[in-house]
Amino acid sequence: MLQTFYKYQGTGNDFVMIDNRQQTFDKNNTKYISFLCDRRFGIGADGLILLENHPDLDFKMVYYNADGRESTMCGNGGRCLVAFAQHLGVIDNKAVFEAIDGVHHASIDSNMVKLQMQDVPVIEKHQNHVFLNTGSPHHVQFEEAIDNFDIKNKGASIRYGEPYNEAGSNVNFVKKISETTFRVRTYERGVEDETLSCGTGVTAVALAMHYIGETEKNNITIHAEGGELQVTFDVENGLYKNVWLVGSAKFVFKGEI
Ligand SMILES: N[C@@H](CCC[C@H](N)C(=O)O)C(=O)O
Repeated sequence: MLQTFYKYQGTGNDFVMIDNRQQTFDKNNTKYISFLCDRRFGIGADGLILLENHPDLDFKMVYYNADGRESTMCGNGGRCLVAFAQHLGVIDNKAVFEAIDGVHHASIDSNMVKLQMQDVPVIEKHQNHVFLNTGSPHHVQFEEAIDNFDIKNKGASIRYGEPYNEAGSNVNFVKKISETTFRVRTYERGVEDETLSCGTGVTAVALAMHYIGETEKNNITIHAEGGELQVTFDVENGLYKNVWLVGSAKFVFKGEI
């Protein structure tokens, strides 16, 4: 039987979206999910997302990396799923949904989606990097030569190295442009390559830059390879809360496979 799918992208982080409200999708078929995400033999995407019914909220998000394995929160994927939910008529212009890291609030206005991320209570400052979890784990470090940098190989050596090992971390390389603006390139765990943008990653960078005193602002613009995102937040006694990720989320095409 053919599988209907929708392709969305949020600042170049691209996803296969499947309406699984009828629970017909085989969630344990890792090989099939990685095939759908394969850019040569399948549809091609950084991840696959199921939209499912939720007993109390607007919908539930189930996220898989391109390797076919279910993973932790995907910020850009969450923003794209809000656009998909609106397209399906599941929501109007506001959403409350459950993802693996908890409940998220969101709103959509044309192609712009605002997604509330979880509060971040702990940020670790190490000698050459910062580590924090914004729904997914993120290693953040400065790289001045960001344009001429081997993100794939350097990212992989950090992702598979100590202390992350097999469980891994996403890895973000950052260059400061100004007090309010940073450039970021991200190596994503589960894609095992650079992606054009990572929502939990740019969120991590904004909070990390504030935490280590690189900015005093709480409204940060991040230039990712695939476009621009905004991150806003409040800080109270070391707790980063009211964290919002804002950027475009667009339908690309629909098909059957
Ligand atoms: N692209 C994502 C992050 C997806 C999860 C990540 N690859 C992981 O497994 O930790 C985003 O936009 O946040």
